[in-house]
Amino acid sequence: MCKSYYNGSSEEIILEKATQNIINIQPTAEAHLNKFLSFAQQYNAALAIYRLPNDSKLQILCDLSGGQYIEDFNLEDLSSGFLLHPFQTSSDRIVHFDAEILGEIDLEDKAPSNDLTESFDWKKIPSDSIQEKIENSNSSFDFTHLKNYPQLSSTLASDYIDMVEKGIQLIKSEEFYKVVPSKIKNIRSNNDINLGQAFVKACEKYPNAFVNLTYSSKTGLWFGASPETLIEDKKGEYFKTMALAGTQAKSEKSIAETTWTQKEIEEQAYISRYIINCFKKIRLREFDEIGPKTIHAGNLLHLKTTFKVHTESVNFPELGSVMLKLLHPTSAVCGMPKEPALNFLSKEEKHSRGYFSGFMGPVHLDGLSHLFVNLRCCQISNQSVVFYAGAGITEDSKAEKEWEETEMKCKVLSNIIFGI
Ligand SMILES: C=C(O[C@H]1C=CC=C(C(=O)O)[C@@H]1O)C(=O)O
Repeated sequence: MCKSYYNGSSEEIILEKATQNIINIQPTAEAHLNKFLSFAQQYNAALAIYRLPNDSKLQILCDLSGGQYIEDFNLEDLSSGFLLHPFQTSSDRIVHFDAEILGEIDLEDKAPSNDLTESFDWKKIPSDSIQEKIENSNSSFDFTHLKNYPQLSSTLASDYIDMVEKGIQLIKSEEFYKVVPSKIKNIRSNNDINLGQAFVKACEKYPNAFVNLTYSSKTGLWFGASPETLIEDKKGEYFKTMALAGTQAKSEKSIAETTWTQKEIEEQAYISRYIINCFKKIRLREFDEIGPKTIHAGNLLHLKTTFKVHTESVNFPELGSVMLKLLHPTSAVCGMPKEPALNFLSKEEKHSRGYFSGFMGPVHLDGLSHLFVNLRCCQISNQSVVFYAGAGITEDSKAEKEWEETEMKCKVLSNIIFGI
């Protein structure tokens, strides 16, 4: 059974409501988040602050041991926590944060407390001595203690355009059908970024994104607002994934009036086909396919198809774990077929992607593992912020247009951090 729907979007209304509510708690939440970040840095703890798409709650998860490197893993074997997985495990390592401290702030709370401990709804409360350390932590983060990695200069437009043109040639000679070259943009900072404020602003501006701010001495400081779910696995209920691609700037037009070119439709269809091929590999035929439909991701629009499987009815409890291994890296961030596209990227990209276009998110929390492709993200280091972005290339791509697209994607967060 394979059902297809074309859905109109009610997301906008929900999002507006969430935005109005966030404004009420801004100053308090900002201050609490900043203290947590300084605490994590000072005491070598690992910290994940995140807000799930269209949710009114900020989640905070802290591992006092600083997180663990893990090797190849099965999702079902991990303990409750937060996972950070790089694009390539050959150059960076997988890190798991254990949910030792776990709390949330409801953004709809109209009268948040100034007292840090009282303002969180704790699922795992910090001990009294840890609470005291958090309360006494500095409210501004010490960027000078962050490693200067990556000390990389921004990708030049001419180099990116050359790389895209090489990619187009290889598509024409049938090496692969699609590839997603990425670039970096390194912006100098004065180490005066208010991280808590940036996080709350991103929640406000991008209500349907997975907004995340993670810190550990193993991974560094990463900030992101991803529009893309890699897997959403609710134990005993459902498994979801999505095919997201095609990018255009949001305009005056309504979603219903938005049109897409053949190139963008094809680019997104490759990902849907990739996902269906993964289902085929495990002989799974019962899934719902919803879309493609146009969605907002901040100032950008994308095409999205959602795939949903009722894990109980197909009697496949470990589907999330199996699909995770098959899906990453999807052709939204790598290309199709996977191997030749990956070889091209390894040879042509001059930077390591680190955690960009890897995946991250909460695992086994309230029966939910929700991992997102790490897009629209940046790594913050001492006196610099490195933004990452890629663009899907097909035979009909125009190299200059793809460069412009990566510029727009970098702006998602550079706007929040630097106002540019
Ligand atoms: C690789 C990125 O986006 C992917 C997800 C949505 C749209 C994309 C595109 O239109 O190229 C990319 O496949 C990125 O944001 O860096």
